[in-house]
Amino acid sequence: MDFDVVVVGGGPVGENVAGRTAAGGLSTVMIEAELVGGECSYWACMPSKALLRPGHARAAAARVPGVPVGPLDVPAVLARRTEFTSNWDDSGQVKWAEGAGITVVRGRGSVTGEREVTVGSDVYRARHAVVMCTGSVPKMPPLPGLSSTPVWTSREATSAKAVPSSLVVLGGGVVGVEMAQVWARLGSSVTLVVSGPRPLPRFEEFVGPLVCDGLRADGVEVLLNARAASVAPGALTLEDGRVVRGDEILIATGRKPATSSGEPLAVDDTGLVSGVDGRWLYAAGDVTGRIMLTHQGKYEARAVGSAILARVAGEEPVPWSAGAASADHVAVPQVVFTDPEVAFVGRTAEQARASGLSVRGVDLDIAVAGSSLHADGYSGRARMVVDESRRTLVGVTFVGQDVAEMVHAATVAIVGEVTVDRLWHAVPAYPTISEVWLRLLESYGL
Ligand SMILES: Cc1cc2nc3c(=O)[nH]c(=O)nc-3n(C[C@H](O)[C@H](O)[C@H](O)COP(=O)(O)OP(=O)(O)OC[C@H]3O[C@@H](n4cnc5c(N)ncnc54)[C@H](O)[C@@H]3O)c2cc1C
Ligand SMILES: NC(=O)c1ccc[n+]([C@@H]2O[C@H](COP(=O)([O-])OP(=O)(O)OC[C@H]3O[C@@H](n4cnc5c(N)ncnc54)[C@H](O)[C@@H]3O)[C@@H](O)[C@H]2O)c1
Repeated sequence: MDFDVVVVGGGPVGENVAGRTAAGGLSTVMIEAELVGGECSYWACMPSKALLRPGHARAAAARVPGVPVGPLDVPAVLARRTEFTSNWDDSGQVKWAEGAGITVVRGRGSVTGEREVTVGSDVYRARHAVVMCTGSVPKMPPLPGLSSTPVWTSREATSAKAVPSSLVVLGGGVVGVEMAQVWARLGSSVTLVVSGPRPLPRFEEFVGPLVCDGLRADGVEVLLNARAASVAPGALTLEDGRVVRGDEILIATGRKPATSSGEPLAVDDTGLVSGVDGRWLYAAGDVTGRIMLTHQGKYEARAVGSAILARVAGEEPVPWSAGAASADHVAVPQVVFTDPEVAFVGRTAEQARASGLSVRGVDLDIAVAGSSLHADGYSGRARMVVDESRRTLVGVTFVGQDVAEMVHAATVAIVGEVTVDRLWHAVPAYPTISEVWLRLLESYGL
């Protein structure tokens, strides 16, 4: 069967590539091995955030006097999560894809030749492009006992139908901290095992300790500098001999690209896979190993779709055009949906210095009228990282209750290369938490 474009993997990234090429008039087939909508819709972003939100709403209510607060209704919380996954049924997304003019094929696709993908005994040939959007899978550590121990991965942690009475979480990354808080707030006795001195090591150094405080306030036992030595059913043994017990053990030690080797498909900013002649093989999203986030993968998908359409029309995408994912290098936002939330975009002060920039970081507690009205005893922290030679922002971090929505202003400032002198004229509404922007600029010297 011949199509203009063959997309392998129907997660959020594959859907966005296919949507864009189909909308541009190219016949497009999307091949999906499991559920159209991918990890994000059924076992990652959507169920995890649905599980976190009720606990955050309850905690927010408890921080303002006069609002009656009761315990979480666990069956209702789990039911709302299940609703957000459409009970792990993808018919709604298939309907969307078909309505968008995409041909949906179920099965596992493999590239079997130039411009050729095989699914079972069917062969799909692409006139213009094959786009790999196969996502990622959990990266399991080389832990003695793991192959014979039934453990949770993020799939079980986001789809569980009951609260385990105790849970051990191995790994202090984003999955680890979010899932530790979910299950602790739903009543599980949770131990988070972090190999380093703080969780979330890729963020500014003050982020991990603040999230740790939030988890401990929810009763999570956080073990730092704790290295796992082996695992057995219900027990994780640490290198120092301590044994951490739990009804379930969640392994949250990262993800690797879903390729046969586990290695990423290296791409340029238009999504072309490096080292393949003929400019027909593209990739986007988690499988590229660039940035494992849905929004950035979808941005790469829009770039790939646009690049394919441009090349069909005989044009070559340039940086910062619709056909190039240029922001991947400088302005990737991420929110960790714990309480306190972490909202970050760009580069940390350390990353900026390592990339050769002369930067100054401005740090502040989030203590403005808006934050004090938002919650009694509001506590939060902000850092703005300024490129001293250009007087533009290169990174911003907020930690605190309900800071997630503040990150987009920072993203706009970084992508727009707005100088701090001009940013001074972006006046935050009173009394909002955004007033911390004014205080950051004042502390910088304006
Ligand atoms: C617990 C958890 C929470 C997360 N929360 C967030 C969040 O809040 N925000 C955020 O931005 N990111 C979050 N992420 C990351 C996010 O889920 C991924 O970045 C995103 O799903 C990547 O999209 P993708 O389309 O590249 O891959 P996937 O969503 O993994 O989709 C890939 C699809 O390809 C299919 N596939 C694989 N191989 C083949 C093949 N050979 N043939 C056919 N089909 C194939 C798979 O079945 C799958 O449906 C979270 C991740 C986890 C694990
Ligand atoms: N809110 C969000 O944006 C969100 C939420 C969840 C996941 N995600 C994304 O999904 C991807 C996967 O998340 P993740 O948390 O699994 O990966 P991660 O890479 O963010 O974190 C994994 C952590 O496990 C640690 N680790 C590795 N091996 C270990 C071992 N043997 N023992 C103990 N610790 C070990 C690492 O040091 C790291 O801190 C990430 O790219 C993440 O950004 C995003």
